[in-house]
Amino acid sequence: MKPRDRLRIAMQKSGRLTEPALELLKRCGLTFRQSRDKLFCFGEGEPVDLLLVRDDDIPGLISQGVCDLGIVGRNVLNEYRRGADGDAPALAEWRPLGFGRCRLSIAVPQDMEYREPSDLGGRRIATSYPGLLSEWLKVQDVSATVVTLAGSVEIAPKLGTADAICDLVQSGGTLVANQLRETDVLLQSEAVLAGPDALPADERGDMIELLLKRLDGVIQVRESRLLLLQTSRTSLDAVTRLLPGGPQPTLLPVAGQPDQLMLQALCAGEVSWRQLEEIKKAGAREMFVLPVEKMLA
Ligand SMILES: Nc1ncnc2c1ncn2[C@@H]1O[C@H](COP(=O)(O)OP(=O)(O)OP(=O)(O)O)[C@@H](O)[C@H]1O
Ligand SMILES: O=P(O)(O)OC[C@H]1O[C@H](OP(=O)(O)OP(=O)(O)O)[C@H](O)[C@@H]1O
Ligand SMILES: [Mg+2]
Repeated sequence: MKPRDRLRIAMQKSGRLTEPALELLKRCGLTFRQSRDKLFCFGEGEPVDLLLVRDDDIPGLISQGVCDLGIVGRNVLNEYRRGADGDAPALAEWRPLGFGRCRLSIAVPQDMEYREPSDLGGRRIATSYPGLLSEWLKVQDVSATVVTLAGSVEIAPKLGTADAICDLVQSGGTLVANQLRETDVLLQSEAVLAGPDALPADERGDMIELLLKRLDGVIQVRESRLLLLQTSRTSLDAVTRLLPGGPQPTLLPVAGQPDQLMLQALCAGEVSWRQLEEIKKAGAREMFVLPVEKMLA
């Protein structure tokens, strides 16, 4: 295969991960033009293109070298890794991306007696994740039958085709609607940036490194807020003690008011009204909370 001089990222064509993945890439300075078949998107500014596919196909496309990177759920990536034959190139999780959070769990009918994994012995468990489930059963030393289904797994116990299930859970609403009860979590999942084990040794490796730096900048500040406030020097200690976690604040003089200081602090998460009210009580005023868009350390 002729080496490509542009980077190619595979992502879900249409589903839960599509919008947040595009938004994240946009924040990294990557925008795309959609082709007529809507499967390939040409990168406008940077030499990075997108391939829009079913999420299940993403690990295979990276493994075959058709794409350099992929944005996919850890659940899909790890299931592929369990099933991949030893000769296929190994895949790695390069970065967790902080969206598409869910978990892969065992659930049983609400009226089934269940105390521990050994209660699943001899039972049938329906799942779309046979590799991850089999691995977990092995670790638990439980012998059960794995029934592989492509979807609508939650309905299997009601249909009588399985005794329990192993499926994705987020709010738990689907389980409740099907009279099921979550018992064990096999995997905490979120969307991840997946790629080959090692960086390619050509310019694509350099491009991936640049993209990773931008991603780190975006991910690090996504939840961050910049807090600006004014305080007297005498209240400074009390105000500083109440600041939400983050690096040391920066202090600036206020023109014409030698006893006053301007304080600037990068906070690791949301700053609530309650926290602001407490900080104000400690002597701060003129407070602003600003979102942070980019950071380059
Ligand atoms: N309820 C949920 N809440 C949050 N994230 C979820 C939820 N369900 C699944 N996910 C995550 O989002 C990923 C994509 O889910 P989606 O339902 O869009 O996939 P799909 O139906 O397999 O789509 P495709 O057509 O691409 O095969 C899942 O693999 C998982 O990582
Ligand atoms: O705990 P909850 O918040 O209810 O979410 C869990 C459900 O979400 C996903 O299905 P989805 O809604 O994507 O439908 P699908 O099974 O057709 O993909 C997953 O397969 C569960 O069924
Ligand atoms: Mg899928």
